[in-house]
Amino acid sequence: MTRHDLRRKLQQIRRNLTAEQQSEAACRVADKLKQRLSDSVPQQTTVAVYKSFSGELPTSAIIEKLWDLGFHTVLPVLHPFAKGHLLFLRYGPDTPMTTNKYGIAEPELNAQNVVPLSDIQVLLMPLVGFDNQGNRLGMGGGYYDRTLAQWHNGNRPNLSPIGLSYNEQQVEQIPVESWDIPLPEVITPAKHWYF
Ligand SMILES: Nc1nc2c(c(=O)[nH]1)N(C=O)[C@@H](CNc1ccc(C(=O)N[C@@H](CCC(=O)O)C(=O)O)cc1)CN2
Ligand SMILES: Nc1ncnc2c1ncn2[C@@H]1O[C@H](COP(=O)(O)OP(=O)(O)OP(=O)(O)O)[C@@H](O)[C@H]1O
Repeated sequence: MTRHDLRRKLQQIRRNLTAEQQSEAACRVADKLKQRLSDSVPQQTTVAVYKSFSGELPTSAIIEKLWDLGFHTVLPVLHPFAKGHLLFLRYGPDTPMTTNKYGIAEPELNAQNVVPLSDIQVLLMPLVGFDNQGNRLGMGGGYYDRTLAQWHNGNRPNLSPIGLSYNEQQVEQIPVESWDIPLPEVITPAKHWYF
């Protein structure tokens, strides 16, 4: 199956989950994530989250939990000039928000709120599918691939990328492309995968 067909198929599966299945899954993932972060000092740890859309594992409860625990959070914002790249902006309960071209909520662009990747310790990533080697299939924009490239270069050794996913998004094999960088970790409701 091509990446395109697999993306379509997995998006369909994701969209067919009931609201109850979605929130139950998010709750289990939040618990596993909390355990994973339990050794971190919250005041010193910035976690990049995402605003879920199109059937993605819901993140609102996860974000609330991170705030309760005292973590700082940032959200991805489509770069205004560098096509295909992301910026990360500080995100709190009072952050003024806007909607990007895909209909995803993001903080209003304000240079003062940009947080460099070097100041982010945990990068939570949405995904459409993943396989037994940690290969990731995303929405097809290459945004997170470009972010991961900076980590893979060895430039960001202190960054931990972690994919968040439903169990149903795991497949035998994702057809990989030359630019794909496998994830070191994926958290699903059933299991915390280390690759
Ligand atoms: N919640 C969330 N935020 C995110 C991402 C994400 O995957 N999830 N992104 C991660 O990159 C970036 C946005 N990337 C996106 C890339 C493509 C499409 C999109 O709508 N694509 C077309 C065609 C895709 C297809 O072949 O299915 C579409 O769905 O119509 C949306 C977002 C940044 N923010
Ligand atoms: N590190 C990179 N440098 C330059 N181009 C890249 C890089 N990574 C990916 N791309 C380009 O981005 C496009 C989309 O890639 P791909 O289909 O793998 O996206 P994805 O991983 O599914 O999406 P996303 O990461 O946004 O969730 C490809 O056409 C590819 O050429």
